[in-house]
Amino acid sequence: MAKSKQLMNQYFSLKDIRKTFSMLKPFFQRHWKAYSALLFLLCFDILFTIAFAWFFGRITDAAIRGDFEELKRLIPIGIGLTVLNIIANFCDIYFETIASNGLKKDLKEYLFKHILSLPAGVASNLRSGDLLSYFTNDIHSIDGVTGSSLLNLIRLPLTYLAVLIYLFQLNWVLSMISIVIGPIAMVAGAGFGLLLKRNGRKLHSLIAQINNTLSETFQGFQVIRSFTLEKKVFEKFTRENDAYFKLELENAKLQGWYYSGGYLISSGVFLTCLSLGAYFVYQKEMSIGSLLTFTNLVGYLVYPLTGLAGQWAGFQRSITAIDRVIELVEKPVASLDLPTHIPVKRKPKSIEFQRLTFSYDENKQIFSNLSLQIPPGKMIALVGPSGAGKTTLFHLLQGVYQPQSGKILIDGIPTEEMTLSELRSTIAHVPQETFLFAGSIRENLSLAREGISEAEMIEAAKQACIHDYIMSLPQGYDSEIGERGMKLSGGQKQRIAIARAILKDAPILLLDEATSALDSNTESIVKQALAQLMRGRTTIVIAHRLSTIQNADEIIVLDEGEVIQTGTHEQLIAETGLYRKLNGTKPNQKKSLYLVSK
Ligand SMILES: Nc1ncnc2c1ncn2[C@@H]1O[C@H](COP(=O)(O)OP(=O)(O)OP(=O)(O)O)[C@@H](O)[C@H]1O
Repeated sequence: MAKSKQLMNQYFSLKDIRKTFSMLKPFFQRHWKAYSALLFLLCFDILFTIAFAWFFGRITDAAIRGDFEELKRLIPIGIGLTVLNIIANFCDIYFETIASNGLKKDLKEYLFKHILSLPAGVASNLRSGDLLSYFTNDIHSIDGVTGSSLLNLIRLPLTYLAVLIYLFQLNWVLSMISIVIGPIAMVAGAGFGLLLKRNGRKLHSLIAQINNTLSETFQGFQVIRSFTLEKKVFEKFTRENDAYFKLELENAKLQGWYYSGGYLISSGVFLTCLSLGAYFVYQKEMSIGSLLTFTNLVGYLVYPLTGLAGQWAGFQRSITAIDRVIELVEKPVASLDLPTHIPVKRKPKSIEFQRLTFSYDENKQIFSNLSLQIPPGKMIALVGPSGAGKTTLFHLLQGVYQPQSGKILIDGIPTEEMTLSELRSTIAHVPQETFLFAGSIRENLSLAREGISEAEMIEAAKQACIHDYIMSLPQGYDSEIGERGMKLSGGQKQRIAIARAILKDAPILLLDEATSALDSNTESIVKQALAQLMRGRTTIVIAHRLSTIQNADEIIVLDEGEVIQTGTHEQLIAETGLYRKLNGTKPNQKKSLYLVSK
């Protein structure tokens, strides 16, 4: 009993349906005109079905009687009906595209905006393959609740009722036969619908899994090659692909059985009605025209019953797809206003961290009561062992994560009183790993802010010591740099990122110094570019190179989320403490090694 209730819930869950429609309500409302037109066309379609069957019977009887006057009257009606039907079919396709595809387009935009607005803590738990699946699979599978399946769920019962009433007037005995078959068709259809829904769920999650494998493989090509993982990755993909194929095959078999069963039932009803009808015609209880009208329409009595279950299955499959979308949309976002760059005056600003407490999750406290003051226009080097919290401090300053308590003030203004656009426009960040978008150098540099002139771009590239290299390329600034800038060397990518930061022209600069071994020539060019970038700005550098640290106005040594030392290089190297240990030097030792903070 409990099992059958559970089964019933799986097939008909009002909660799921309500959840789906309340989520889609604003999208339906936006396209209400197209949906109203579709409802009107749906009613026309039902009337047309009956009118054409009536015309069919009348013209046959008139031909048998040799009633040419009647024929002359009927032919224009037939032509009119056909023309109307052609127009209605065209409008149906047109409005269904507007309604269903328009809704999907809006939903994709909404979802994309939602993903862009997700807090970093939530976004970091999502996999790119899963995210791609929302757009490439899930949203495309929602037709059942927005398009043809939804309309058919309304169309089929209405057609059934209209045809039933009309046929009862023609011959009630024949109509009764078609009604008796109803429950059998419904039960069979419902069973298949349930199985199709179950497979639908598995198919959606398998597609997401395959997308994850593909996206990870394509992003990690280099690691796969260097660790010779090709065979392993290929086997994993083959396994998933095989499972997907098997499920599709299972689905096809189910659908095959389902349609064959439907065909068997409707053929049985059709043949029975035809044979009995022929007998009634022989008995002169029915005209040939009426029999033709009847056989023409009887399919509409059986098909809605078998078809309804099929449409219901499609509807259910779409609900499973939208279920995944709802799961994502239900993840809260602070605001759906997307930050954008706004002009900020380049005046050096002070930064203050006030009693900051932060943890990513309940497992580990990163900062507790951290306080730090950074004066305007100074260059501060942040050093400390791996995991000390240096990058986390950058995240907090940029508002990527919110502290559990405490404040961050920029020029005395708490960051929570600033909009994200204001805050992020105040800060330029050059991360350790440069990310460049596929496209030209010009496109990548133009991302820094709106309205960058050619002269500004060239000046920034010159300051970043990359202009000469760009000009040596045949296409100059229009040269394509490949996906993630793969056609450029590490040092070239870094200098483009520095030029981009120069163009952003923000008063605060966050720099995560690259540890990758640049050759000494490139390193000195990059250093020169960085010196240009830091001029007239408040700079915090997560520093790894001794030369950077030595040039800093102040060094802050961070360990396990606490500031344990501050001072200049000379002061700190003279103290016993973590800084000297990290440096691996004695106070009187002349030649220092790189700071081993990684
Ligand atoms: N998204 C995250 N979720 C959970 N924990 C995180 C996350 N990012 C970092 N951590 C943890 O926070 C701590 C501080 O990390 P952070 O990246 O700030 O250190 P770091 O000083 O920059 O280290 P490194 O020099 O190695 O880059 C680490 O223990 C790390 O495991």
